[in-house]
Amino acid sequence: MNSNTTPQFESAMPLYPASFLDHLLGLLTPSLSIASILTSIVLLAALFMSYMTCLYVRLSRKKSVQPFEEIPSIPQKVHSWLLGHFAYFHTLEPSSHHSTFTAHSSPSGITGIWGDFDRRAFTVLRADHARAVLRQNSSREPMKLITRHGVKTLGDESLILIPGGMRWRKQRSVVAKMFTVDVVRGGKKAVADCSQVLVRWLLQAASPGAVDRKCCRGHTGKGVQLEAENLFKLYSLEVFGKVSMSFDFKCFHDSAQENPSHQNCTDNNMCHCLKMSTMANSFAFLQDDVARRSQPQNVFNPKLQFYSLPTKYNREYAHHSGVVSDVMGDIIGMELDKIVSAKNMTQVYGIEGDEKKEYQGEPNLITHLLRSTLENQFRVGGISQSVSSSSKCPFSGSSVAASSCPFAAISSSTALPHGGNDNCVPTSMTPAQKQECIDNVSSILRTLLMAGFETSAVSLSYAMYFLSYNPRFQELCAQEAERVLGARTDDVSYNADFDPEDLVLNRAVFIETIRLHLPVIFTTRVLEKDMSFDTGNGDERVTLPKGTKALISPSAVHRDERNFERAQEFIPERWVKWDGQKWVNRDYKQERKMMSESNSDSPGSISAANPQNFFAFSDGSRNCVGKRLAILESSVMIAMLLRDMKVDMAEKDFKLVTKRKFATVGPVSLPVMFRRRK
Ligand code: HEM
Repeated sequence: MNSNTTPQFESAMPLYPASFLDHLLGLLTPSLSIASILTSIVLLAALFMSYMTCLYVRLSRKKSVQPFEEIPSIPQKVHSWLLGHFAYFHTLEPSSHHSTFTAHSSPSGITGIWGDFDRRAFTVLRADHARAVLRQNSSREPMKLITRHGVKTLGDESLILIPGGMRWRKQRSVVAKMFTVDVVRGGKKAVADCSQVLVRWLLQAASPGAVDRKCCRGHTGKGVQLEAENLFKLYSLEVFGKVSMSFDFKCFHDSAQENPSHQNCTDNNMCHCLKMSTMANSFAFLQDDVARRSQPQNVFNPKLQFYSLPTKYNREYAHHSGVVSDVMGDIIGMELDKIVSAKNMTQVYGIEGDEKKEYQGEPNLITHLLRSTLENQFRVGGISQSVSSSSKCPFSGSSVAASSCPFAAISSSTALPHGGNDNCVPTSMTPAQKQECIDNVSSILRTLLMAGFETSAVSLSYAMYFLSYNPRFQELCAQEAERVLGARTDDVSYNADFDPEDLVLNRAVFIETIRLHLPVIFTTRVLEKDMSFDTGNGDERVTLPKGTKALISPSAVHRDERNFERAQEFIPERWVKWDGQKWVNRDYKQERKMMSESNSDSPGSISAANPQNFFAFSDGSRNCVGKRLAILESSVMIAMLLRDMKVDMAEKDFKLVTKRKFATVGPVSLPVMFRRRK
């Protein structure tokens, strides 16, 4: 694909002069100098010694820890011996996961494998086994390298990195409050507005008038060609910024004033370019950084393993980390000041009497987070103040007594204006208390961005991939979008009262996409007590002891015929059906009942999918906390896009090749072409 037409993330970072150490480390790359040959020999010797040590550790452990006798094991490759299961997995595509597991599993789909050096691990293919594991255990063990580098960027209280236990439970309860049905539904307008801006940008870029504007990459007049993942990364950042932080990442904005190469454009409205603001750019750097540093092949690269080395790369890292901390600190600090100085809580929390107002982007998720964090910060601290009443506190929802109210607790005044629902306000915080609160909230927001940014972008990219090969669904989705969002207009307006639940087919396309191609390649659980499974050999069962690791690859489970009919095919109708007027969700249980009563086959060409067998957002108490937002933003995006545009793969004979990123596996490249609908 022509790189000129591919929008890149523009870099806002300064170029640093290379240090002496950069030159020294640069010697590690092959060149003909004697110093580099000597360094390479030393490095190779060190590598060899480490390999032998690992081998020794592994072999000595193998004597004491036997693999499961009852279930077959996947033959190990050298790199997975060295680096654990992750090295084994990261090269595999979902379909080859499934075929590898099937080839080596017991008849019930259980496969034994050796985990990270010392831990035995198993995988399952049957949905009931996966469900049982996910619902009974909440302890997750991320790969050690990811934890090491993730902690650096996200903090050691980050929800995605904490293995389990009380620390996790506490964090999770704070974060879960941000993703309740009401809060996410309240973000509908912000999500639709972001999609609208993106589609407007695409329409302009794809219009014939844009042909001659060479400054704007991606304009061809016939359509706009770009890397799907880049586009949707901007979208998911924009959504997260607007929905959760009331912050504009400025991903789709008129950059004519800022970029000198745009000054020749006569019509600024035509000159919208994909560009990330400094903050977004820095965040994208940090996300890639965790992925880069935790790649198995970089384990022995000192430049990427030691943050304190004064290299150019580490200085870049420090710069971007500083940008993110500063901007987030400012945004959160401003919200906190608003809360502390608000005289009437209706302004901040959107409560009128006992009735919740429709959330309009303000107050935002930061407000929710600050509320929960302050509660934790101060209630646990046990700072008590005498307060004048014990009426309900709007910050704590309803029934928390005034004496436990965090804002009563943090006030330096003993006579708080605490006379009723709307007057429960803090009057001051010490700078240290404020900083602690800002750091906590910042860590949570970074974690959510990390967890939601790439996953959503990669999933939407895969949706474009499937839709490109299924033009019929593009048409059907566009028709549904027109019915729900309103007819197509030049300014991409939409019916403000639309209900996202009505985007039934658009949602089904997204769900079917991630059934087959999930960016999260697998999740883990450590068994919290012994668990027994049938092996599929008659009555034979296997009991896997507490502490055993389970690796659950949702895509492999989804591609198994035991869980979904015609499991390897993209068939959104397994989730929905046409009732003569509109698309409606299929009811798996009811259809099963009717089939067994009438002793007949499924009424449709494919039987209804069992939603309980769907694990894209995992299951149990440790499932994806942001799943409602992910589904909302993706189905609205697909609908808005298809209402106005058609999508195609930009390359003929495109072949999907994937690679591992931070916690996801996504396409190396997915170039798509958007064209205006006639
Ligand atoms: C299509 C998009 C997404 C997919 C496919 C996805 C999938 C997943 C999966 C499979 C897990 C692992 C759960 C487990 O171990 O059982 C997870 C965890 C998580 N996800 Fe998502 N996710 C998506 C979007 C999001 C978004 C938008 C957010 C937030 C803004 C988010 C926040 C999280 C968090 C915080 C966790 C960790 C939960 C915990 O450890 O308790 N995700 N996600």
